[in-house]
Amino acid sequence: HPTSDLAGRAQASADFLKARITDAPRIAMILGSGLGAIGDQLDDATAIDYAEIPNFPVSGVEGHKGRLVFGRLEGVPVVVMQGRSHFYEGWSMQEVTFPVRAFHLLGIDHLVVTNSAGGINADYKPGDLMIINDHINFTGQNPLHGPNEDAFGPRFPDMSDPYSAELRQLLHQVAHSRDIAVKEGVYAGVAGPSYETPAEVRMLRTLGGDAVGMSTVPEVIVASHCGMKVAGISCITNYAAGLSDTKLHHDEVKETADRVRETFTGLVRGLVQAIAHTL
Ligand SMILES: Nc1nc2ncn(CCNC(CO)CO)c2c(=O)[nH]1
Repeated sequence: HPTSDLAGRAQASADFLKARITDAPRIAMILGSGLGAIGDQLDDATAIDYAEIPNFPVSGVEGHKGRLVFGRLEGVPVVVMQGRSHFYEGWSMQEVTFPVRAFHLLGIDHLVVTNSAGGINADYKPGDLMIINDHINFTGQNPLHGPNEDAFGPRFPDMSDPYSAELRQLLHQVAHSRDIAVKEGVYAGVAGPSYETPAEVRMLRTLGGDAVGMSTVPEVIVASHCGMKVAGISCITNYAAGLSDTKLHHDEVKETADRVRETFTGLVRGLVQAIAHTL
């Protein structure tokens, strides 16, 4: 049974949610800026604002709704986070990743993380979808900092396959069957909220980054810690600094996410169906 304060708070959130749902999902999805539409497409949906859930942080970023939606996607029970809190808003890494802990205590063992990201790889263009095969934690932080939460995982968790090779293969199969062009690459996570400078983009590219964003890394570290299988998809919403002569603006992020919403939704729907066949 959870012993630490964090584990106790996560248990309180999970108990609150268990009392509100019937179909306990095994798949959770975190939807990034402008990508939350799937949460409005669930059947038999139960929506719960983050503000109602004990201990849940509430995002204040445009393009993020701030609610959990339980329901069925392609007939599969899922829970969708419409909006996420971000480190750059001032939340601690422990607060940003708190929902993942609560999901673990709900019995969720598959996590689909999506985000909007800047393209670093010169072959990428706005509108591309990138299957994440690894990440670089350039936030300077670690959500597992501090005493280990033994109820969730080991002190020194393995990170050799943080974006499940099995789920990546499923994603490629789904993309192929639905004729969706996808890239596969490394997501570089930065702290934000300022976008990167051209020099930082060149550094991240030299380090092997293909896309850059201000989320995902913390959630995936915590998901790996508690043994979840993770799939990550980045929607490339703009060129990173220095790769085009336009200045970066959050409006462009949301506009591009809107433009690819249908394709993105099709990929995620197919992935959920494919995961369900493995359960
Ligand atoms: N160059 C660049 N392009 C991007 N497009 C989306 N994001 C992810 C960050 N999204 C923020 C602000 O748009 C909102 O969470 C980024 C980023 O971090 N860098």
